[in-house]
Amino acid sequence: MEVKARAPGKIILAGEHAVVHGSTAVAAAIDLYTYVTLHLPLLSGENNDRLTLQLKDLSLEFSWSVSRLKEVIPSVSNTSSPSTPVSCSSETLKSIVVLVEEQNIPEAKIWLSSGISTFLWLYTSILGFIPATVIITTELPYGSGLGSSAAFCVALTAALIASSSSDKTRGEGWSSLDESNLELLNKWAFEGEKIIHGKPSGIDNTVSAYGNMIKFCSGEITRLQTNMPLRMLITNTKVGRNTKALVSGVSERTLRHPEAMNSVFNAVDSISKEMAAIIQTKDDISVTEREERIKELMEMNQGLLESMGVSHSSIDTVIQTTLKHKLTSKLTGAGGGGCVLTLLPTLVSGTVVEKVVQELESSGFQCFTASIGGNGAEISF
Ligand SMILES: Nc1ncnc2c1ncn2[C@@H]1O[C@H](COP(=O)(O)OP(=O)(O)O)[C@@H](O)[C@H]1O
Ligand SMILES: C[C@@](O)(CCOP(=O)(O)O)CC(=O)O
Ligand SMILES: [Mg+2]
Repeated sequence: MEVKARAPGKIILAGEHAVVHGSTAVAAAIDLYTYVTLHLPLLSGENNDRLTLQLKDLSLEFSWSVSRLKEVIPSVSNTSSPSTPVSCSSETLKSIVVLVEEQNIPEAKIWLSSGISTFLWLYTSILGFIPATVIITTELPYGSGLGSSAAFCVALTAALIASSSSDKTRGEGWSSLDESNLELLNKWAFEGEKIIHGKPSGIDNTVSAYGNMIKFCSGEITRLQTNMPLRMLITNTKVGRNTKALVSGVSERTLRHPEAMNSVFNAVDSISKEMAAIIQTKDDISVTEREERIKELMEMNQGLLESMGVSHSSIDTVIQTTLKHKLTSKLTGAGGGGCVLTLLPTLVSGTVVEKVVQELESSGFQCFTASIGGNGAEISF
């Protein structure tokens, strides 16, 4: 039996990091996806009683015998059930890490370890110890602020949940999951994100699961309705970074300067709320006026992200390059490198965009546009 699932990456328009500390943030799904194909053998012995994970884009394969998994992760089946997501205990994670280390991941790809641990945790928690082959491909750059970790957790969980559902109506193309399965997969994906991020806010897995554009605060989701065309240029600085380290850096700064940092988080909260209101407004304000306000809010948000210590010289270079053409940019996601968003107002000419892209790419960055606010997780049989 074969099940396919896909889940989108995201951009954060306002509020990253502060959202981990209870502020509001605004995020949108983008049309770049992570795809998961789950192949469950119908006949025992068909795939050697092994659980195999293939990361196709990286030409990597990891494989465990089911008996080895049972031997090392004995507690999983006693502590959780597929319908009640729980956190991976530090004891279970330690056992899983042993299984990941046995795979001898190439040193240059060691950053994959947390993703592979998450795979083993989600797989064994939801499907138990059954053999399968799981194939993963992605259109998202890894560790760049576009939510590859969340898209991975959401797509994987969607495939796992879909495979155990009784309703496997064969249809044409992609279809969404029902509300209760979406809620369940979002909770599991959040548990997966915890293994990768340490302390995620939940915004990335939520926007990847539900799609659209959302306002998010302490787990509460508001879907944003807009008729405003919103175009963003995405620039990948290609400077590698890791969300877990950046998020914990902000927490440490918050411990050192609680009052100052709380003021920063409050300011970000106001920025995100205002951004959501402008995006949704039905008032008689011209698109140009709305874009001017969004521009200013992005600029203010970037300043506050700098004060949290999560910007980077490569991000500054993108900001300065785009500013020469009167375009405003801010980092998106965890920062420290990764991707930068540049607002492309409706009236900006194609020639200006071409020039900016050329300048950014000549600095070694990679630019692209993506459609904003599309579908969330989907499955296909
Ligand atoms: N397709 C994938 N396969 C395996 N692991 C993945 C995949 N996508 C993401 N990951 C895991 O997520 C990590 C990147 O997550 P993170 O640092 O949060 O950055 P981002 O979510 O912005 O891409 C990777 O180091 C890896 O462990
Ligand atoms: C920094 C943060 O706000 C977003 C992280 O996004 P990403 O992993 O960099 O795509 C963390 C979070 O909200 O969990
Ligand atoms: Mg992430």
